[in-house]
Amino acid sequence: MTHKVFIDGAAGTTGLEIADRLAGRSEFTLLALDDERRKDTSARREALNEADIAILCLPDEAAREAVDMLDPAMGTRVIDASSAHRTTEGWCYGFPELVGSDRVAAARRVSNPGCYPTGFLALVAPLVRAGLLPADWPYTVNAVSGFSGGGKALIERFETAGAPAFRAYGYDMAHKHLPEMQAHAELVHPVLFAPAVVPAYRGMVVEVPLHLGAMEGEPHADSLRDALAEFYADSPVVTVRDKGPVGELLLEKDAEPGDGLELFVFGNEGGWNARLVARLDNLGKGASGAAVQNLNLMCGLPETAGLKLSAA
Ligand SMILES: NC(=O)C1=CN([C@@H]2O[C@H](COP(=O)(O)OP(=O)(O)OC[C@H]3O[C@@H](n4cnc5c(N)ncnc54)[C@H](OP(=O)(O)O)[C@@H]3O)[C@@H](O)[C@H]2O)C=CC1
Ligand SMILES: CC(=O)N[C@@H](CCC(=O)OP(=O)(O)O)C(=O)O
Repeated sequence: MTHKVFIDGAAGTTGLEIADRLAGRSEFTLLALDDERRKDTSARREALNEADIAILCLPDEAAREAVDMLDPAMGTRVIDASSAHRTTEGWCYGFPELVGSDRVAAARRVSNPGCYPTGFLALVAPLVRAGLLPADWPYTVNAVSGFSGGGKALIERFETAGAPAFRAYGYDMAHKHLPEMQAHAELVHPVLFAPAVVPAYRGMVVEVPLHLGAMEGEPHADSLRDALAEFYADSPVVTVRDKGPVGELLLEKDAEPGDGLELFVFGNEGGWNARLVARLDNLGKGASGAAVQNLNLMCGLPETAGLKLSAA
């Protein structure tokens, strides 16, 4: 049996990378709209309702419109890569490592996590859940992303002469990723989020600095790392790196796509401070890789089929 998949927004950055991961997979038949019809409402409506699974790779507003176009009688299941439904009742948050693969597999509406929240939640959610970090701590998230994280518009800006060497943003403290970070880590307060963009096409480093010594019980970096290692022990996608001397973490300017997620926990000698760090491809586990992982689960296929995972 093949599953009919329609990627709405297939010409965009995320859509193209999903199609690339599905190329050559006989389990799927891709429904495609040509360039003239890809934004045509009636053509999209038809494709959305013909599909077994629709993957929305659209701006938020267009993603909401696409969901409204679905005829419940047709039974199309949805994976939404946008941030439109990440804290919406009735939607499954498509982070199988955190919510459980079985829940994603059974869901009709799956909202793919945002790229920055993927790094943040992978680090913090299991530790808060285990009671090792407090839910009422005022968490800070510092992050840098490759410019493909901003879609076609930011890619054009960074690939044009005069592109910046560094771009910090989010100064309105109202970044659209704040609600999902707070909700899915089950935090009392919104996080303080400081994102930036560097002139690399893909890749991101998401860091949560922690004053462990100021926390009740003074958790130690080693126990946080051990807890994460145990939590992700069976994951084919998430790797918790061992304690060891790491002088620097790099993003390559022209990195190959990758769907894995690496986690690091650094701590100082006295145990007062720690830096929790996630490194991932914003277009991999941060978007298209996650969408394909969820698609596999929803279709009862091996979770990592088609994913770009290098040996850890
Ligand atoms: N890039 C990333 O790293 C990540 C992106 N996402 C999310 O995924 C979604 C897609 O992002 P991304 O691929 O980066 O964005 P892009 O801007 O690269 O692509 C969006 C695509 O949607 C198309 N589009 C816009 N409006 C409509 C419409 N009404 N009907 C049909 N197609 C439409 C655009 O058309 P046109 O080509 O004409 O502009 C474009 O091809 C966004 O919600 C984004 O926030 C999530 C995680 C990471
Ligand atoms: C570099 C850059 O601009 N990144 C995007 C987030 C990319 C992403 O995760 O997309 P969603 O918004 O769908 O979650 C931003 O900060 O808005």
